[in-house]
Amino acid sequence: MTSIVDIRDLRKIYDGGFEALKGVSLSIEEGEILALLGPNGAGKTTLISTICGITNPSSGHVKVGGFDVVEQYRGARSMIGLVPQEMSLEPFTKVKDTVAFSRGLFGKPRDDAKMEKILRQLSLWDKRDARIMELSGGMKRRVMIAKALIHDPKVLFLDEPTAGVDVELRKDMWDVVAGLKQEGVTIILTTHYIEEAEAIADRVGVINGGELLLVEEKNALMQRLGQKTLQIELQEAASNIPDALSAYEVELVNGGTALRYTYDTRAESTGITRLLAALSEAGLHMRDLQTEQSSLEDIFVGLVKEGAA
Ligand SMILES: Nc1ncnc2c1ncn2[C@@H]1O[C@H](COP(=O)(O)OP(=O)(O)OP(=O)(O)O)[C@@H](O)[C@H]1O
Repeated sequence: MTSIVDIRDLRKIYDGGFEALKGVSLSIEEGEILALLGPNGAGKTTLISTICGITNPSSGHVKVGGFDVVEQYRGARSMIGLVPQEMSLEPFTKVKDTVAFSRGLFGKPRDDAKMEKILRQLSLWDKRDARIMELSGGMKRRVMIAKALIHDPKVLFLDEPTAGVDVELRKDMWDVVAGLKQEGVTIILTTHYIEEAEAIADRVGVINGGELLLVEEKNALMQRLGQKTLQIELQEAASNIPDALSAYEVELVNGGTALRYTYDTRAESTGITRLLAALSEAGLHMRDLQTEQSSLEDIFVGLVKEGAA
């Protein structure tokens, strides 16, 4: 795979001295959907603004499509479509005029075929002559995306595309993003919502306190999510794991009063029935059983806490 965005040791210190990015490095592959997950103030918008050349980095480098975002700003910017957090649409303007205007900003000539393709793709073709103020919230968001895509960018940045929108609209947006990926657009989105990252991303990056704490394939993360632990409370404390249980991934915890067994919920067999039979054969008696599932939320909260420590 070819990397389309290359970020090397990026730092941003704002004028007041606040360090919003503390050396972020990341390669984004062509055609992937990367979700940047992080709490308020983590640095997500600063990262996106720096990649898009809106904010200048204090040090480090960013290249988009091979263009350096500072030294070769125009080249880099032409590769990028940006949908900012805030909606900025003129209420009295017609949909197709506002979208055409955005293309003009890049010095590109009018292209009716392109306009039709994008408006159809975003289910806005029937609304092309409607004024912005006549549109629903979801349609307005799609107009913002059309404006960001009309100059043929290779990479689309969506800064919190579903912040504050209801569940239905959120699903709508996820479908739009999936459709764009099919067209070959690389998409980087920021979100607070873990379920959003789960639903649409190929890779998930977790950012907090200006640092990228993790970047991982979503499926690998989900694999971790599939892990469940079974805690078997024993009637009497054991000093070691009996030989009969050596074939199982068990550990003795809580001063020997409990056994912890980790298993994959997606495996064909969890092994629990055999483990419990082996337990009783070994002469250990159980008092209680508990299961626990780690979620992306746990992983996320754990990482964010570690990062803050
Ligand atoms: N222009 C600025 N001057 C000084 N500090 C800033 C400026 N812009 C952002 N910050 C600070 O940098 C940190 C990161 O902000 P940023 O907007 O990048 O976070 P975020 O992850 O996008 O948060 P949110 O999800 O709330 O949008 C915050 O502490 C913020 O207060």
